[in-house]
Amino acid sequence: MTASETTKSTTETNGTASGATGRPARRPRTRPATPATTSGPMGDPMADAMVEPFHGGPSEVAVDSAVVAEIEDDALPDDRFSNRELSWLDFNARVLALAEDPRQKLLERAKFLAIFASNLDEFYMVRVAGLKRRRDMGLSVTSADGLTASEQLALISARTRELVERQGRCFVDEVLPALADAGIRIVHWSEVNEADRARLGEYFTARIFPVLTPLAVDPAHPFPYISGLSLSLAIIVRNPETGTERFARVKVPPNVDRFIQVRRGVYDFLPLEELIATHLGQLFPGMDVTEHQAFRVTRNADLEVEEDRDEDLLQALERELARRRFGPPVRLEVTNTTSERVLAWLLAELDVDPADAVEVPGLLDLSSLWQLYGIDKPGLKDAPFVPATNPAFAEGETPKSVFSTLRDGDVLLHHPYESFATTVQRFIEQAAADPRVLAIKQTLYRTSGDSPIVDALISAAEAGKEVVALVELKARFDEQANISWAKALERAGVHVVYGLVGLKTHCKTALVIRQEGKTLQRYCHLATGNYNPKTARIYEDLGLLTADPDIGADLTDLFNVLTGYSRQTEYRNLLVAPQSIRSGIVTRIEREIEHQRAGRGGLVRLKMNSIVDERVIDALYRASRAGVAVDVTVRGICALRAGVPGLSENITVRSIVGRFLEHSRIFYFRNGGQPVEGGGSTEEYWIGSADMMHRNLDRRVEVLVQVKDKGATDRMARLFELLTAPDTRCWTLGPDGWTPSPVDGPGVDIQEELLRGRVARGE
Ligand SMILES: Nc1ncnc2c1ncn2[C@@H]1O[C@H](COP(=O)(O)OP(=O)(O)OP(=O)(O)O)[C@@H](O)[C@H]1O
Repeated sequence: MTASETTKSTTETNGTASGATGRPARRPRTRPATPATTSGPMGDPMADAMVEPFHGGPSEVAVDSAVVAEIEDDALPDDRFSNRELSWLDFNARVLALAEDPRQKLLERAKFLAIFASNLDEFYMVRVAGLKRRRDMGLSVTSADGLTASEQLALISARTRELVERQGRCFVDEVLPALADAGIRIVHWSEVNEADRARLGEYFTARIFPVLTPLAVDPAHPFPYISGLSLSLAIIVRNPETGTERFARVKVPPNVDRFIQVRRGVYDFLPLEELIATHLGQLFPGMDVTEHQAFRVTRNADLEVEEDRDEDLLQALERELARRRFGPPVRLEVTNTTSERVLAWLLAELDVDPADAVEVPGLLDLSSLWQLYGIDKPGLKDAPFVPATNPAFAEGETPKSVFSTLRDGDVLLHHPYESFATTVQRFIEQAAADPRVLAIKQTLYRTSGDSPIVDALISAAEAGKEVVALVELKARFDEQANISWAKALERAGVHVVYGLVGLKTHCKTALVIRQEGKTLQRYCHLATGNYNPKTARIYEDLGLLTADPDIGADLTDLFNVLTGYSRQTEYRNLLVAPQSIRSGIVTRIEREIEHQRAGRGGLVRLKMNSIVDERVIDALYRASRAGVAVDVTVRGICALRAGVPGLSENITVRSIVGRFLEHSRIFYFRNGGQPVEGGGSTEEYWIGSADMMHRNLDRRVEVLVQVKDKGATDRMARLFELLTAPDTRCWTLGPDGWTPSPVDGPGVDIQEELLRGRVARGE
């Protein structure tokens, strides 16, 4: 029976032929058995025959053309996308909810206020800046949900005001008083006693005063340049003899702690801007200071590097970074005690639209709360944890090398529950030290200069190995750091390559070539997270270590694309953007529709940071209409509308925000869920670096790898079980927006659960 015949007969037996609209009738959602238990045929009467496993290159998935034509005919409503910017603000609202949650430890609440603040800064510097540029250039392109740039900016402004107000209230009314109860106080000058005032005064004179520059603003002194995200004081001074008033500005030094400890041994802190404000008399002797207010400007910080084949990317980027300092302002933050007069002056001088001025209750720039998070009060923070070593790498009596472990089978890693240091880092370090290793090739998107991975690559190059580092200089906001350690790698003899013109190299892959007897064996690591030991302790990510020859050959080909002129687009076991990830995902979703219609229970499960791509979302809508069960777990932006009758009622969308930043990207397709000869199943599990966004699918080199090892897929199945379990605490997206799990209801914290499981297993 062909696929189209199967479809026809299923339709007939269900008695749900297409209606007058020509659309296939909707089928009730029938959940197939869960992937974790896929050891035999599903309980589906149509599915008991053993189906052929999928053969062929991963970007070529056989999907019946009649089914595809029918799917594409299935017109979808115009209002099917949510606005991506507002959806991002919803994500940040979920982060804010963690700060507002009294069940969180107190300094964790302060930390979430800091994360909320820096997330919002980034959003303004990039997304809002981009929309403003489009509006100002008169570009008429609308968003997928049909809004102009101006309309979106108005909605963003309204929602941001509401969130910033909530953030300020949470800080002022809840976190600050609770901190005070716990012995950590942010104090005003009026609360500081005489002895402490004298000491702080000396500190000011010795450490702060010399670096301050009072800048007058009058016709002879134009308004000074205010750098993005810096804190400043706007000041009005009066000449007591003439009564003339003048404006001035003093920058709060960014390289001094924001909170000054009032006295050693006591956690009383005075904000730096208040210490400066109290001593303004020293900066303007003979003048009366009549008003002072803190303010902060955010500037467009989106880099536009014009890449040209003949130009050195490193130089182009350095030039652009210098230019970024002068990007146009996109937001002005002032405290809610700022007078009309000072506000009007700032708006005029900075050329900021009044709609872009945000009044903040309490302190500006709560990202500084990271400083308080550093206070040694363990009782106010989450319990520290020691990441477990994956059992495959546990030190036995005779410790095995990573290479011999991988010859025994693949290892799936789950960070931060499992240690990065004892697995991935050890893999690269052992490769660097092993005389039989001939070459190491690795992509580096974000890492830190002091990273042991960078050190290992340097020592491998010094030991005469062929070492290639594919460095993505343009990893946003890390550009400056990337330039300096890329230069350090180059100096050590590493071949540093900056990737393909016009595409960011975002994939996270490493390839080690080792001489073993007469053959060259390849060992690979492919991951969802960066080679950054610091973030590996707080970002949730998956990684696959494997000696699979197909994957080794694929990575060899991929590095030839990245470093040379190879134009290969087909791989054995990888999907690679910009060529084949979108089509690979869409055809697999369409294949689930075929399975569903053939009575083999379609099921798609996706986990990622963001889903925006219209073609992927439309494929999911069509799958939902066909009755395929779709489970999406998305941390950030979700332009897909969930649970909309007639469109997405078979799609559930959940979001988890918490202690660890959910960062893994996992794609599961049930694909009939049948066992295949020789073990395993037709089910497909993929992991990789790509979110379902245009930037990932069209403008970056991204890699998804199919994970085939039974132990690894079982583990991912268990992860999906947890992610989709009814009692897992999460946010759920409905037609009217996001709803959290009930605060006082029972529920499982998935991160706690994984932490307990992993740590327990490592003990
Ligand atoms: N627990 C958390 N909850 C929410 N946000 C967090 C948390 N921890 C860190 N963050 C924020 O998440 C941001 C990083 O997220 P993002 O997805 O942009 O990571 P990334 O490293 O750029 O990922 P990739 O490069 O793979 O796309 C950080 O800037 C930080 O402010």
